[in-house]
Amino acid sequence: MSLHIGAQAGEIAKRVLLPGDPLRAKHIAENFLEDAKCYNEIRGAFGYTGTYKGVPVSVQGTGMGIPSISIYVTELIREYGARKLIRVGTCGAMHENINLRDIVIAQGTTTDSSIIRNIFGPTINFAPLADYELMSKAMEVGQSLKIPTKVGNIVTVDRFYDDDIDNEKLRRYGILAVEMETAALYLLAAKYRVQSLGIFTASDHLLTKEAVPAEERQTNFNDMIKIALETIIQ
Ligand SMILES: Nc1nc2c(nc(Br)n2[C@@H]2O[C@H](CO)[C@@H](O)[C@H]2O)c(=O)[nH]1
Repeated sequence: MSLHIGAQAGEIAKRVLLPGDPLRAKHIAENFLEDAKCYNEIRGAFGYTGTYKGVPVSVQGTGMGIPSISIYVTELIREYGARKLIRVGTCGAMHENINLRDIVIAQGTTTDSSIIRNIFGPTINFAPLADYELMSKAMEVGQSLKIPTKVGNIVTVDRFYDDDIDNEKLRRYGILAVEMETAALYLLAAKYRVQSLGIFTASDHLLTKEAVPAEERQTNFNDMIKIALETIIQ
């Protein structure tokens, strides 16, 4: 077992879905995977392994924010051999082309986190990008399932409550949505040369100030899970 994940070697699949909310990990395991078994309850970060259409798939709750997802992603890759990781999350829409409940695929990430500077220093702004094969497959699956998906740049921020960020400028530069984890996933996937993708449902809107009622979030969350599972088993 690793420092934060209580699984034995071999108990986690090389294909892993990564919701932030551990209760969503439980929902995915119970509703989409066959023979799902829980391999982790440490700190409430539920993790399960089952199969989807006969293919072993794990689902691991990562918590909120870059520090938390970085711990789980690093251990999943280094200690358990994860090779395809898809973050399935929620995001805040911040562009007029994104509607509430839309599914957004992060082609690339912009971030205010220091993680890139910590690695590359002050002059190289490394660009954490989606894995092209996973991204194009997810777009294709979305089209085939007639689930509209929007693809583009998103911003990963360190603060949920931030009075200083210039969202209007980010929107003008085409940033579609805001969340708090994906830049770290893409950076670590690049570091360890594995495949990763971030796909989200827009559950609140920074322009219209709307939010999807909690009881409704599950429905289009399920559409996103279908896309992620069909993508990750390829
Ligand atoms: N910073 C930020 N994060 C958001 C927002 N909407 C959502 Br859903 N999130 C995500 O949801 C959690 C915060 O509620 C974090 O894990 C983020 O990834 C938003 O408007 N802003």
